[in-house]
Amino acid sequence: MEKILKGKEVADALKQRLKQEMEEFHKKNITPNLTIVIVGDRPDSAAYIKGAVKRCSEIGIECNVRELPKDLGQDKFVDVIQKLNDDEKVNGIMIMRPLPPQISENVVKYEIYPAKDVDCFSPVNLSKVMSGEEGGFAPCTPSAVMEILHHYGIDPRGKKAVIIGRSMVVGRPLAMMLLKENATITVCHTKTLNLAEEAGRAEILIAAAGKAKMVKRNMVKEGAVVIDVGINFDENGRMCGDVDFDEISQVAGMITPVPGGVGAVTSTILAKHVIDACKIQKNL
Ligand SMILES: NC(=O)C1=CN([C@@H]2O[C@H](COP(=O)(O)OP(=O)(O)OC[C@H]3O[C@@H](n4cnc5c(N)ncnc54)[C@H](OP(=O)(O)O)[C@@H]3O)[C@@H](O)[C@H]2O)C=CC1
Ligand SMILES: Nc1nc(=O)c2c([nH]1)NC[C@@H]1CN(c3ccc(C(=O)N[C@@H](CCC(=O)O)C(=O)O)cc3)C=[N+]21
Repeated sequence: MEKILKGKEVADALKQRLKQEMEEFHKKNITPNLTIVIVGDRPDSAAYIKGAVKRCSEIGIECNVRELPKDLGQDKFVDVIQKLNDDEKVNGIMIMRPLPPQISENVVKYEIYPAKDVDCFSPVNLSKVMSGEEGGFAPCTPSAVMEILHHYGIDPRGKKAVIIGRSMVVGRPLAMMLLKENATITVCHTKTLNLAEEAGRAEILIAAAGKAKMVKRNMVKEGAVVIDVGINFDENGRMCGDVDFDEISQVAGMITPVPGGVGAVTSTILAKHVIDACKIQKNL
């Protein structure tokens, strides 16, 4: 059995399916549009945007990036979102997280139209993830993790799954999605008392803490499936995950690398959501 879970392979398979779906749009002269809104800058967001722009152009989706100054006020930010909501040319809106402190996610999340909300900012989409209802947009990163598990035939049913991280982009929604597929879930965070003990019980371990190479040998059960969501940059500016790959690949049953893992699938799922949003909006 394959030990390295190759995100690129999963992303390429999905990309081929999306290209076929795009033929329907070409016949009708429709080009789906994604608009990414980013306030300020961060290296992980820059890497994501680069990946998303590339993926969209390969598939034939138009992708605009709105870079806003890091001191932008909340009212001005809400104006930008409302204009994008009303702009017929825009099918999908993605707001990069985290937002700067002067802009409250708890205000903005009510503004974005659920039908354009391709990365699950809106409570309408989030509630569907919570209840397991079909039809909304789940956040792209946990969807990418599920896509990798499905692609490699890993069934979460009855498995002990441990997630390190409880953010709204990754940890919390992923817990709900794994729960829907009948895993038994533990969610760890900075106040977890014995992380090594909790993580060490996992048959499926997901690292989404944003701490370079924090997952060490003493935290992983022999044979576990290890999914590394982290995107960090080491002292030489090289991308690395939350998992110490050299150490953990010796003990894990299966493992995703960084780069070449979850990230590539995340941007392809984003493209899928834009196509789905466009279909709904155009009644296709
Ligand atoms: N590959 C991909 O497609 C994507 C990658 N990412 C990457 O995933 C990582 C996480 O992103 P995000 O969720 O936005 O990050 P956040 O900073 O929002 O959340 C990090 C979470 O990890 C927990 N955490 C941090 N350090 C530790 C620790 N030492 N022990 C236990 N728990 C810890 C925090 O706990 P607490 O709540 O207590 O603070 C928090 O819940 C980042 O590297 C990001 O770049 C994100 C999205 C997509
Ligand atoms: N609302 C919101 N949603 C997010 O999903 C989100 C976010 N905000 N803020 C920032 C983090 C970080 N993140 C990355 C995803 C892919 C790459 C990435 O590098 N992808 C490469 C491939 C990397 C690889 O090979 O593993 C690509 O798409 O080609 C990086 C970072 C998403 N995030």
